[in-house]
Amino acid sequence: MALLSLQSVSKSFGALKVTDDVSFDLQPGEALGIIGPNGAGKSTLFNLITGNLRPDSGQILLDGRDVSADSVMARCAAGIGRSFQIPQPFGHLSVYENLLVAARFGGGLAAAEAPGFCMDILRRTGLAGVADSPAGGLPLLSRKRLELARAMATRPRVLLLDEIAGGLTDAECVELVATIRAIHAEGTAIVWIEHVLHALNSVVGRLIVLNFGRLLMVGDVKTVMNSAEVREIYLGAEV
Ligand SMILES: Nc1ncnc2c1ncn2[C@@H]1O[C@H](COP(=O)(O)OP(=O)(O)OP(=O)(O)O)[C@@H](O)[C@H]1O
Repeated sequence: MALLSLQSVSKSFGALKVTDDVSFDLQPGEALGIIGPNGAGKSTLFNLITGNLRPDSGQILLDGRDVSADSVMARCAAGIGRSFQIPQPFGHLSVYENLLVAARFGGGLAAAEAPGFCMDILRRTGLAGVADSPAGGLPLLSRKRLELARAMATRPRVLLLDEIAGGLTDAECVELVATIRAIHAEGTAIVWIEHVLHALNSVVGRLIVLNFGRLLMVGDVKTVMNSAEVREIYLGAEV
């Protein structure tokens, strides 16, 4: 059975159909990439999966159970974790405190377990050195790492990453990819929206292409990247 399944999901904002009859399955432990031009509806798809938005029609299943009407909290508790394209930490709390909030309220960890669990995530995401720093003052790489760490602290089985590599230098990107690969290697399923294709394609096995809210293509990375239609619509002729 698929871990996550979208079945004919649609969403409009007024007259604008942003998600148009989208269906796909994510298998347990799979890493799936989502690409598409700006405004194609990628982040909206994440908001529909997490419950920040409700679909106008269609179903979202987790472990075969329809979660379309469940709250954000309930879906998080059921195993859907996400990072935001624009980092959204509690700026006045420390990095460590941000993780504690995620672990206690998102991950459901008991007060006695949460500190050790969060310390481990701080180490794994390279944030141990800034654990006591206010999250609001972090530089970009650390903010990206914190987005990832906060999502990890909710103990997801499906980790949704929204443009986590955007704006990083090549060296920073390599570090972040190594962390994401390690998370995936431990069995966490990943759906990753990303414009930095070399980073994305070094982790995922399959790609989904969205265009004007519609699912244009699904396939293995090589097939999608070699598709003339995808190159024309999204990548540009010379890529
Ligand atoms: N809450 C909203 N109300 C009205 N329109 C919205 C809302 N959220 C998104 N949109 C519009 O829906 C379309 C898709 O937005 P979305 O953020 O999902 O695209 P995206 O593929 O993630 O883009 P990008 O790659 O630039 O992040 C855009 O035209 C956007 O302006």
